[in-house]
This record gives sequence, C-alpha cells and structure tokens, in this order.
Amino acid sequence: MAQASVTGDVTEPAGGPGAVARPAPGAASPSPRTDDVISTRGLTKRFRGGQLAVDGLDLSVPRGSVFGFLGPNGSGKTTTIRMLMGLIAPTSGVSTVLGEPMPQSVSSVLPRVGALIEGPALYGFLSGRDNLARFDAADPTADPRTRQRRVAEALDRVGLTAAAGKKARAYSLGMKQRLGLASALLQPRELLVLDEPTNGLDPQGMREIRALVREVAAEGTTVFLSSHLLDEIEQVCTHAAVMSRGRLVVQGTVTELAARARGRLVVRTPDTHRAGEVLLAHKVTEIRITENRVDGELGALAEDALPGLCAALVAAEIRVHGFGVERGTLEDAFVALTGEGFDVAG
Ligand SMILES: Nc1ncnc2c1ncn2[C@@H]1O[C@H](COP(=O)(O)OP(=O)(O)OP(=O)(O)O)[C@@H](O)[C@H]1O
Repeated sequence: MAQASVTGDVTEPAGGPGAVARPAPGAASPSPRTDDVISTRGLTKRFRGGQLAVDGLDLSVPRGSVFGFLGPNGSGKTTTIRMLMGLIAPTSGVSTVLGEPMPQSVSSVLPRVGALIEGPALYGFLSGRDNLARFDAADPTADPRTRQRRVAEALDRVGLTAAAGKKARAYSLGMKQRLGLASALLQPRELLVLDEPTNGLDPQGMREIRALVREVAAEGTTVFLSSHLLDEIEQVCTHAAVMSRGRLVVQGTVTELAARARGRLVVRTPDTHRAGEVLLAHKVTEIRITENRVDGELGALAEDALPGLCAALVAAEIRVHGFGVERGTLEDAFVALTGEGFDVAG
C-alpha cells in the first residue's frame, strides 16, 4: 500500500521498517542523547537460551510525553522495560533514564521513577492501605511523617478508598492493578513506567486508569506505558514506538504515525456498483463495495483529484450522499508497516 510522506519527528530505522542500524560488533556504542527522559542506543537482550528478545533498540522518549510502547505479545516490551529499570542487564547497547546511564545509576534514578511492572507484588494478608504503607516504608526517600496522608491520597486517586481496609487477597485483578498504580503514585515522580497498566481491567476500569494517566501527565510527569492495545495508545498517548519481534519498527508522535496510513476515499450512495465503476475508471484502486458505501485507495491520485472524482460521479447521475477521505488508524499504519496483523505472538 502506498504511504503518505511524513513530516515532523517520526523516525524509522535506516533501511526502512524493521531494519535497525546496529554498531559493528566490538564497536563502542555511541552515547545516547541525554535530553530525552529515556534514550537507548543499540539496546539488545539475548537470553541464555538464545532467544533474541530485544534487537538493537534505539528509543527516544521526550520529556513531558505520554509515550506508548506498542507491540504484540512477545515483541520485547517487558524485556526492554526490565533493562531500563536495571532489573536485568542488556547483552549489548546503552541506555539512559532521566539523563543517567543505566543500570549503573539505578540507586539515583529509581527514586525519581514510579514503576508498575508485571503486576504489583502484594502481601495478600495485608489490607490495601497497609500494603501501600509497607511499600512506602521500604522507600528510603519517603518521608514517614507524611506517609498516612500520601497513602490516603494515592488510594483516593485510584478509587480504592472504600476498599482500603480489605485484605489484598480479596481484591479483584483490577483492584490489584489499581493498588499497584497507587504504589507508583505515593510520591511525585518525574517518570512513570507502566507495563500493560490496563491488563485485566473491565472497560470502566480501563477508562479510569487512562483518565488517571492523562491527569498525571498534565501535572508534568512523563509517562511511558506499554500496551498491545492500539486504541489505548491512540486514546492516551502523545507519542508511540512500535515493536515487532524485538525490533523497533517506527517511533514518533501518534498523530504522525496514524497519518502514515493513508486515508481511504469513501463514497456513500445507494448506487454502489455504478459508483464503483466510475471510481475504477478514474484510477481509484482496491475498491470495496458494502451496503450504501463504496471505498477505495487513492493510490497515486493526489488530494486535488478529489473535486474531479466527485464531479464525475455526479455527471454519471450517481446519487452522492457523502464523499470524503477517512483518516487511517494506528492499526492501519501498523499493518502497513509490518505487513502483519496485530494480535500475533512474536
Ligand atoms: N527470562 C527469559 N528467558 C528466555 N526468554 C525470555 C525471557 N523473558 C522473555 N523471553 C522471551 O523474549 C521474548 C520477548 O518477551 P517480552 O516479555 O519482552 O515481550 P512482551 O512484548 O513484553 O510480551 P508480553 O506482553 O507477552 O509480555 C519472548 O519471545 C519471550 O518468550
């Protein structure tokens, strides 16, 4: 499928989608840019069994963004996050978080980061409130004098005030997820890292978490969240990176990424078959006809061909009830870039 030209700061690995520039073996990786909140160069993880989970990743997360880290299950998102948080060592490559090299700076960086990775670690026999208090007490940078107030505020933000006294083992998956999020919100943070934060939540729970993410971002915290849900990224993120099989496919602003999928021409008419013939005669391709609707690819046709197309339909006495170009979605862009559907295991 033809792709619209892209302006702005969408970046794609040299060599086109899927190709990632890698330093020559043995060469020192160039230092990542430090003005980004997260920056990686050539970040790679090969597990002992030989599995190449992350392959030469160059990621740039701008300060103040809500950055969606998107990819199907198994594409390397969690492995990347675990490397960024210093939980596992990369096989090669470099990364900085909040301007400091990781994993060397774990002790100075992590207090500035709220993280929720692979579900929260909770004590089932403690209440939600006591879990948070315990979590806070384990944080050497947390002020014990303000603990009670901060715990109450965090519970309130995630909508768990009423259930705060219940034992965590009685919590639903969604409630556990919210409690984990509350633990990341006990202190103001410069960066919030959330691995699949809406996993296991019902639609209402998802909406609430997304609203919370927007709220936290509006307060100035950069949010980095992984997801396999395209519509989630479109709803909450300003920027996104797309992973496929351990590699970065593309990164940029969500608006620009979605714009990579060219819109389709859509004509609403009861005279669908005749309209299809006219469009075909005017070089519109991949025409699909459904009830009262014809759509097709504009292909090489430029936007200024649209008035002529509309006039041709009218001249052929086709009853045109609607005529326009529908914007492509991020899912269209993903499919166009990778040639694969989204719900595939890597
Ligand atoms: N500890 C490990 N040892 C060996 N292979 C691993 C390990 N952890 C992850 N992998 C493999 O690395 C690949 C990437 O996994 P990862 O969990 O990073 O993907 P993901 O995009 O986060 O997917 P998911 O959403 O399913 O967690 C997968 O093929 C996975 O099986």
